[in-house]
Amino acid sequence: MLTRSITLVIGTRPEAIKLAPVAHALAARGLAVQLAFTGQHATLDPASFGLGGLPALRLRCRAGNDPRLHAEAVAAALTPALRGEGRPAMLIVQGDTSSALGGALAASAAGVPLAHVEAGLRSHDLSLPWPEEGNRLAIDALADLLFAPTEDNAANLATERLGGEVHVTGNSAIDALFEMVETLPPRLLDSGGLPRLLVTCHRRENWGAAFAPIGLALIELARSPWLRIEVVLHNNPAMAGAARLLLGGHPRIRLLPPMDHRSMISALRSAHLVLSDSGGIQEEAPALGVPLLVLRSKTERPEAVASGNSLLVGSDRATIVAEVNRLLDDRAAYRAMAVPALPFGDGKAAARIAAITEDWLVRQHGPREKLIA
Ligand SMILES: CC(=O)N[C@H]1[C@@H](OP(=O)(O)OP(=O)(O)OC[C@H]2O[C@@H](n3ccc(=O)[nH]c3=O)[C@H](O)[C@@H]2O)O[C@H](CO)[C@@H](O)[C@@H]1O
Repeated sequence: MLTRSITLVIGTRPEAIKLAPVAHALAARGLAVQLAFTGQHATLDPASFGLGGLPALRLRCRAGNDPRLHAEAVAAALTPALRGEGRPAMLIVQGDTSSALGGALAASAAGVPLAHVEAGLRSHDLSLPWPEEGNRLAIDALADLLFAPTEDNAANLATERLGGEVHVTGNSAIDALFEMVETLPPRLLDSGGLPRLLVTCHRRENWGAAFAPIGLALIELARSPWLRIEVVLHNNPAMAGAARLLLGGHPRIRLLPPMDHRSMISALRSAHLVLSDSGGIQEEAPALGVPLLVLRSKTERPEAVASGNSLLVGSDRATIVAEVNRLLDDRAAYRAMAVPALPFGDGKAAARIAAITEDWLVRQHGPREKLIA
């Protein structure tokens, strides 16, 4: 009996959040699962994402803040593990990180079939976000099996005429969100009474000096005694440093350390309004019915704008202030954005991905027994 595993590459927090349901769904089908932690987020604790019990490779790749060097380091460290005895039946990467790109390059070099979870997202601008948009294009071009969260994502892939097989599955972010919400106590209204603006900001285009207009907008909004502002700092020291420099010590703006996923979902759920440039939060906020202003001028997740749950405000100080104030003042506009919606899936993506993966492997390799550990 063959014991070839399915290896899932995990570099960052969002990959762990979104691949945990997939790993569990594959294991629930009796398939052998292995994780490959690249080390992109060095402090990532597998157990805190429910991934503690699975066999894992630890690649410990560090390449500073250069995403291309990191992708190369991941490819170099992972390729040998994909050759020889431990050769997996398939490598799965998720999203658009340099770890995902490195994984895709390693699979291609070792001749291992590649599946891409969260395929087909496009901002149609290689610089926004950089390097993620380029990573998505490169990974999708190499993938044999492409799991598109939405019909729009699948349409993007159809335009590119790629070689891999495309399936619309929903985004496993919503699976992870639903699982998390089930563990939370019932939603309570904020006891402080004041509306709370929750902020996260970490995209490369908002690093360093580029953070200034966003920070200045928060300082201007903090003049109102009727608003509480909380900024969740990112693990990346470059981003957290810029926020501390501008906002640290401000009496009306709270800077919070990075949160575990449970605390983040809890904070999101009880926020009045969210300002964020995060990809995952663009998926979660609509499902929770929390209006979101996206700190970007372009997005690969237009579905949440179309469903009326989010708006692109970019990083212009005056625009951010005007849009936050508009939603604080105009109840009808606020309510229209606060209707929960599921443009990114129904919470059953992981089960679909696991079933399609098994079917694909059986078609390639023969009977199912050969894939079971
Ligand atoms: C715009 C963009 O290119 N984003 C990509 C980026 O993630 P993305 O921009 O989503 O990365 P974030 O670091 O914001 O992670 C989002 C996830 O982390 C959670 N969270 C956030 C803050 C915190 O303190 N604690 C916490 O648990 C959020 O609830 C969400 O589930 O890599 C992901 C993984 O490949 C991709 O899916 C996204 O497309």
